[in-house]
Amino acid sequence: MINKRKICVVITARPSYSRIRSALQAIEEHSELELQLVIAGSALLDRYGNAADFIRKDGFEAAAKVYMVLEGENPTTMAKTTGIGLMELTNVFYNLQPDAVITIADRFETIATSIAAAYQNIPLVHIQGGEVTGSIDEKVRHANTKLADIHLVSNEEARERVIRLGEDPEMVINTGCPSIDLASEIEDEEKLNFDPLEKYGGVGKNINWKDGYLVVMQHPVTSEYEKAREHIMETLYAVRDSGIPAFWFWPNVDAGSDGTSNGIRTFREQQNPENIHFFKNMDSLDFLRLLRHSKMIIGNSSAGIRECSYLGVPAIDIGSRQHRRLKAENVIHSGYDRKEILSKINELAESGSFASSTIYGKGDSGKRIADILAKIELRSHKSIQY
Ligand SMILES: CC(=O)N[C@H]1[C@@H](OP(=O)(O)OP(=O)(O)OC[C@H]2O[C@@H](n3ccc(=O)[nH]c3=O)[C@H](O)[C@@H]2O)O[C@H](CO)[C@@H](O)[C@@H]1O
Repeated sequence: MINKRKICVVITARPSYSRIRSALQAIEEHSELELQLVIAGSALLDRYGNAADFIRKDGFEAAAKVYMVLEGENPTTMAKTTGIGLMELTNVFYNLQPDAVITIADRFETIATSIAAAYQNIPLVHIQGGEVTGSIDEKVRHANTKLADIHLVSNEEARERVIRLGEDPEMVINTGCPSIDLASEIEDEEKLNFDPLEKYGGVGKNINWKDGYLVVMQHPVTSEYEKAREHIMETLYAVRDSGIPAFWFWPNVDAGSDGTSNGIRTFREQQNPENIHFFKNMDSLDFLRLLRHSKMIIGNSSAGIRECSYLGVPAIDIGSRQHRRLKAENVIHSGYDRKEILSKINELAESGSFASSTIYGKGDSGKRIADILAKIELRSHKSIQY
């Protein structure tokens, strides 16, 4: 009997699940690997769409769950949440004794996973390092890189940047982003095969989406969090004034999220917009299906830049959150001002879809990640090197 490598994957939020889902599948199916799944942070909370439910429905079982989100949605509670995560995840890793831990991308709390693994000399694998953006995610991403031993990045530019940060080139591999695997699964579907209103409920008017619709997802920017309410109001007015039916998604748990949610709720109650319907969360494949058949995505979600580049869906990227991220030609930028956003919506509404780009992967990342995890030398390299 072979000794399977125990790979512990920590999922702390909804977007991290869609960015690793195909790799989880491949790890589970791999004869030399054993998956230890840890679900933590906002992924366990109903207010943020309870990603844990979708994870369970997909057939993955959690080896541990960690409640760690402190109420407040401000910079202080982000730091404290990370602290709680560090205490808890340290114990989880101590008890599970994994051969390697995977930390995903850059959300603020992912640094807890990295510290808990690195201090205990457990080899740390970082997915999606080397990219550049705005928000606190930018700092956390590079800090995760420096704590990690193996870097599975999602594009060439990122691979070169991680090497420039001083990492061992042999341990930096461009696998592409697993979220593109999901996009490639649904790219050939000719029309939306579910009714979003029937399947997911949500709140707001019953919009007539069948002749074309927008998707909106705008998160607060942690470095501008006091302006979150003001920013979201501008987008709300622009989308309403466009008159195009829109599906609007709730923001994430970052500092400023209270302001964003408050803005959305106030606008909904006072303006009762005819053309907007609001959702908390969808299964990751359904979300991509919705994007694939939309006129465009608006906001600052990285989905506009990653999955939509592959799907060729036009994207209006608002503000500084995705600043400097590698982009394909489907993305145009806009400031926060409602008039500018509205004019960009009108411009893109006429553009139709773009050619598919593979800058973030070709749809085979999950399997490649599992194969690498089964073969690569696992040791806490840095502790040996220095
Ligand atoms: C500044 C920035 O970009 N920060 C990070 C943040 O992205 P970011 O905060 O932009 O991610 P979002 O919360 O917008 O979520 C995007 C992801 O969630 C999925 N989705 C969305 C709505 C839904 O109902 N169901 C669903 O599955 C999408 O397919 C997509 O893959 O977290 C990601 C995952 O750790 C990282 O890759 C990004 O680098």
